[in-house]
Amino acid sequence: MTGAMTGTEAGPTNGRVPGLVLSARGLVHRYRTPAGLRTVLDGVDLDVREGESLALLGRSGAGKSTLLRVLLALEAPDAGTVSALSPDGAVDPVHDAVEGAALRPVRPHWRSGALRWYRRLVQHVPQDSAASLDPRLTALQAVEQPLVRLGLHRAGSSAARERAAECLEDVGVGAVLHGHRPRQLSGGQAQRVAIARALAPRPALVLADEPVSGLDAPLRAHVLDALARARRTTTLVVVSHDLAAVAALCERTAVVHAGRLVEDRLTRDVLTDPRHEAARELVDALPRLPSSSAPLPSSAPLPSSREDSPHLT
Ligand SMILES: Nc1ncnc2c1ncn2[C@@H]1O[C@H](COP(=O)(O)OP(=O)(O)OP(=O)(O)O)[C@@H](O)[C@H]1O
Repeated sequence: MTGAMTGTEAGPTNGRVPGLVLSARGLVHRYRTPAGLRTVLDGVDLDVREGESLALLGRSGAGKSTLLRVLLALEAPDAGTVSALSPDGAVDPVHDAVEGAALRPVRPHWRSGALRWYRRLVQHVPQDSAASLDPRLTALQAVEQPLVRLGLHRAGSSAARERAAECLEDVGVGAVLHGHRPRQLSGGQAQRVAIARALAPRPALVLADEPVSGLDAPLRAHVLDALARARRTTTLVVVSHDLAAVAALCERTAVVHAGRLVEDRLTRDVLTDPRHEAARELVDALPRLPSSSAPLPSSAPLPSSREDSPHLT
């Protein structure tokens, strides 16, 4: 597993870059609002290496989800490049935008099918995961779907069903819920179905947007365990406000502030010795409990100086 990297190291020019799974350079993204264009990503450089688990931290509205969506090619940047590891071992462009280009329609690449190789590489746990589930599909079918779409198993095969059931079990969704459609699932159940769906194809890279927010403590621990197991074979990028989850899952943390990466270091260093004001603000906002208060979930230890603090959600 690689250690912390900064976003300032040289990115791929093309061809083979050992260990690099995902690379972004100079990402700019603007939203059109009634008040005019709003810059939400303002020159983001980021490298993610194979086997890493990277947390994206930041205040609400800092641009984390937007960054994830641009990295996923769900939205096109207004400037900058995103490249990813393609099946031939080269790091190939996912986006290559030029400053000044008009705002592009959402999801152009997914629709065109040009990035089929990228869809095989990466899976997404969206922030509103319940809404991301197809209302027509049962929980089991939702998890089987990517296995079939990616050509890993035949539709209706017992192998697809078994893998889907295994992944649902892994995130604490029992057989009793397999036949339930999204409207019959609680928010937390749907969220865990979406996580199982992302992990089922054993992707090389998972980008997860607040995967444990809104889960009760036992379920949160369960899902963190599932993500920690997945991490053995999958590179993880996780957006979270849950600093204990970040400490448990991610060895590297980048702090997003006003559309920029203002800190990018080992998680333990960011959490114990935050340098940028935005990082300090997040860490200092951890509420403190008397030391006799309920302990943190065992799966989610904080650095020693923060052991008396609960997670921030
Ligand atoms: N489709 C959109 N159109 C206009 N503005 C948007 C759109 N999506 C997001 N924004 C704005 O962009 C900014 C960044 O949003 P984003 O969702 O990336 O932040 P975030 O860091 O993920 O926040 P949170 O932690 O609350 O999820 C916010 O000010 C948001 O209001």
